[in-house]
Amino acid sequence: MTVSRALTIAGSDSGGGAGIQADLKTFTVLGVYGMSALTAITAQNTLGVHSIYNLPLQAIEEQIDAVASDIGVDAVKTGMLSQVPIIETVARKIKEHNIPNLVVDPVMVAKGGAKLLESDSQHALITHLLPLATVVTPNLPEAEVLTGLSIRTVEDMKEAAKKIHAFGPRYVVVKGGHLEGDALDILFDGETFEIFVTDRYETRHTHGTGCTFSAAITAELAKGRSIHAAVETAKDFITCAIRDTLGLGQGHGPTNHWAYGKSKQRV
Ligand SMILES: Nc1ncnc2c1ncn2[C@@H]1O[C@H](COP(=O)(O)OP(=O)(O)O)[C@@H](O)[C@H]1O
Ligand SMILES: Cc1ncc(COP(=O)(O)OP(=O)(O)O)c(N)n1
Repeated sequence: MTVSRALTIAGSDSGGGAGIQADLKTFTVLGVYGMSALTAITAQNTLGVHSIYNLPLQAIEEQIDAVASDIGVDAVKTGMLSQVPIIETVARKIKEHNIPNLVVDPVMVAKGGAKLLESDSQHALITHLLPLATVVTPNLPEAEVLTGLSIRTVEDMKEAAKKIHAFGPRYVVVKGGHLEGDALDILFDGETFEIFVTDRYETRHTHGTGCTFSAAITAELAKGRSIHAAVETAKDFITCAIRDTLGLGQGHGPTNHWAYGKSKQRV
């Protein structure tokens, strides 16, 4: 039996809805063996981020070395990388281990408003990580920071995708979760745009949608799927996870990571 292996390099969300926890749940439901390298520990719940503890660079390096040198990695995703030295270390390790299929989720701000990327780190993300990325998955506020554009329409999203593509990733997915109307995302390969669209579900339980979506892309790339197939499955996964809400917590609750697997069992 061949098992596909995915590594998440990200922060821990004690509430379990975003970060490493969301990524590992998503990998498991999609049948991929999940591994993690923690960059930070957050004390977090559905009401917000209460504290952040960045881990020492050596601890981050050693986690990546440990899994890459022994178990092997078919795809990797990065999430919360809050400081310049962390971004530099992670980029160096990904190159050193020659890890294929890099998904960069350029996490900047949590739904409750907490800053997960320090302001001087934005440039490091662009210069060190985006050129290595197979795909980068900004939401609208992140795409605005990366491009300096104001994004209000689908045409603006396409313009942003072009500018981000110029930083070096092979593909760009601009997520439209923050736009009004249907939930619409755009995949750009440098030449053509592809649109993935679903109904928008009215719910406050959307904590960790971005992490879950990018983790699903990572899992599918780890299996050797095309980018088109990976984004299609990720869109299906996150739509099920938002639609079949768990109703946990008093604030922005987590999505339902089981929902996609259950929907497939019914078919
Ligand atoms: N209310 C919603 N209903 C359906 N899909 C949504 C909703 N909110 C976000 N999505 C989808 O979830 C995914 C993550 O998008 P987004 O919420 O913009 O990311 P982030 O968590 O990084 O802000 C995208 O595919 C987006 O279209
Ligand atoms: C530890 C950690 N990493 C990332 C996030 C942000 O996750 P995201 O999927 O963008 O979801 P929201 O926080 O915006 O709901 C996080 N909160 N914590």
